[in-house]
Amino acid sequence: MSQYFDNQAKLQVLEADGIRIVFGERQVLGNIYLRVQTGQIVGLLGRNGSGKSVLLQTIFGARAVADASVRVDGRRVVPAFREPGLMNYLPQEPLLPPSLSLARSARMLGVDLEKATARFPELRSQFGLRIGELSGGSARLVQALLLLHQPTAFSLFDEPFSGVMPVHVETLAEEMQRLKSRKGLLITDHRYAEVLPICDVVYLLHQGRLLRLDGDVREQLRDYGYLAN
Ligand SMILES: Nc1ncnc2c1ncn2[C@@H]1O[C@H](COP(=O)(O)OP(=O)(O)OP(=O)(O)O)[C@@H](O)[C@H]1O
Repeated sequence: MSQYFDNQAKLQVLEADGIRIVFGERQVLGNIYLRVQTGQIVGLLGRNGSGKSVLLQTIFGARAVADASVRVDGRRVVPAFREPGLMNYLPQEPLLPPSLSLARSARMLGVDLEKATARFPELRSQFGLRIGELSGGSARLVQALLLLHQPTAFSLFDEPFSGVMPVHVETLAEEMQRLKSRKGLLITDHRYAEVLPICDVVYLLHQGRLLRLDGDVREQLRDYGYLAN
């Protein structure tokens, strides 16, 4: 266990700010401030290309950005991935190598595979397979479940529901809600209808600015052109 995960009762606050990213002439992110605390699911929405993946990569430390500050309880943690037990990150691309077996992947991440997949009995018959032998949707689901159950204080998920069939999306969303008592989750996914009901806080990335949405979230998402009228 790590200093971050061993005391689950303690509230921990992850903050990221000063994140400014420019590609060529285009400023993708302009001085972003984002906050996630343990026990919360935070949703990050935004149009294609608005910078959601880039923001998650920067928080995790996979993308070095000058002046970016990532803090936990006020202490700077850059790059965050170096801090044992602090956070894990599911990128938009597959995380685990296709040649790795499910059992080995779970062991490597310190996760009990049976417990992590308990609500998905169909996966049981696939425990002996390699990641690359699973269907695309099942591989996505397994990777999301493994990271959700890994003992870290925070999990960053970039499109965890992508390719996952609706019945499993619903159960995965329920699992996220159940497990938020142990960690803080930052999720970006275009399946807004499934994401919004489980979020405690919703942010929208719009033209390089990060807006915290309060009140009628769907109405604001329409106003900013993320949802159709
Ligand atoms: N290495 C790079 N060089 C130049 N531009 C880049 C680079 N990486 C990302 N971008 C640009 O940054 C912008 C934000 O990309 P990002 O992948 O974060 O968007 P996103 O909000 O996750 O989009 P989507 O919803 O389509 O996944 C895009 O316009 C993308 O083309």
